[in-house]
Amino acid sequence: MSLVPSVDLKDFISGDPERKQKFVEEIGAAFENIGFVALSGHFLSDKLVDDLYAEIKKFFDLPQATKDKYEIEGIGGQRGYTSFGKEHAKGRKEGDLKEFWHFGQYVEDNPKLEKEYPDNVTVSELPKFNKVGKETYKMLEKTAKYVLRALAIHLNLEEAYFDEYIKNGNSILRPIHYPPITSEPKNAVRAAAHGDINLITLLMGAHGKGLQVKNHKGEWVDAIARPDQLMINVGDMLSRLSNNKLLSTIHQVVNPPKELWGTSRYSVPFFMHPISEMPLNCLENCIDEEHPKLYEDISAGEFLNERLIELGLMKK
Ligand SMILES: O=C(O)CCC(=O)C(=O)O
Ligand SMILES: [Fe+2]
Repeated sequence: MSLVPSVDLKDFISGDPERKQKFVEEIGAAFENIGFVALSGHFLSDKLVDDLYAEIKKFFDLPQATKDKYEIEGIGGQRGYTSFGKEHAKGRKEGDLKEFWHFGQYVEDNPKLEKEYPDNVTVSELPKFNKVGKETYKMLEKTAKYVLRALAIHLNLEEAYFDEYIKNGNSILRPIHYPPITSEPKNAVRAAAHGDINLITLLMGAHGKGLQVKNHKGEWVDAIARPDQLMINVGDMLSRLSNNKLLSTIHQVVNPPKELWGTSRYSVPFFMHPISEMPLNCLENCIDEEHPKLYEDISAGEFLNERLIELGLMKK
């Protein structure tokens, strides 16, 4: 049984103040207790999810030489393809057993950010790949915006507190392929234990087995969502901002038992990032005598760069 609680975003956007408050309390409690929640009532249709999975399977099935064309030097893997084994969790040497793709922001009316962000990369072999990726990106970004509004209320901030920071934010949609395991992986795992960098993560496809989250007692618990649910978790940026009131929970993707080594696993996290100028300074109303300030002031951009170096995606 999954110990991750469930919420329904329709409660928050229902227009009924009681249902809205119930959602805020449920998601607030989930993020203070386990840091993960399974969410239904989001903006992704079944068709969009099916189309995206069909496209990403086609992409990862392309010949390695074709995929390698889309691995771009010098941008810390922030757009396009990142090859197998390249990313490792913070503090680890072994690369994770995964390859992935990054779709980034589609900037609107902001020439400064258009220059700041690397361009999205177009896969010429697959005519629908980029269109479906963009549509999914937009729907997950919209879902995340409402989740952050609920969290703003929970943190006693203005409901729209995050809106200005996430408009044209540096969010990333990351389709991941964990290929079949062909030889003894020794210490390497599909995704070693880590916390996410960003504000919140929305994970599509967590219904495949493998994802585990660490609870209060240090035990690994399976995180399983229904097919209509997204798994949502707090990242380190939000944990910092809230002075650890909201928990960025350590999670991992374990290797399957040997009889299933021959199968691939796919998943698609959406990492919700703000614009790089957002201050991540601990909020005043999350600091008191019992909860002294735990982190130095830092901007989202500075924090991201530090972490990309630690993950092996960017050089110093
Ligand atoms: O593949 C998954 O289920 C989770 C992946 C993940 O945690 C990550 O990429 O940060
Ligand atoms: Fe993660």
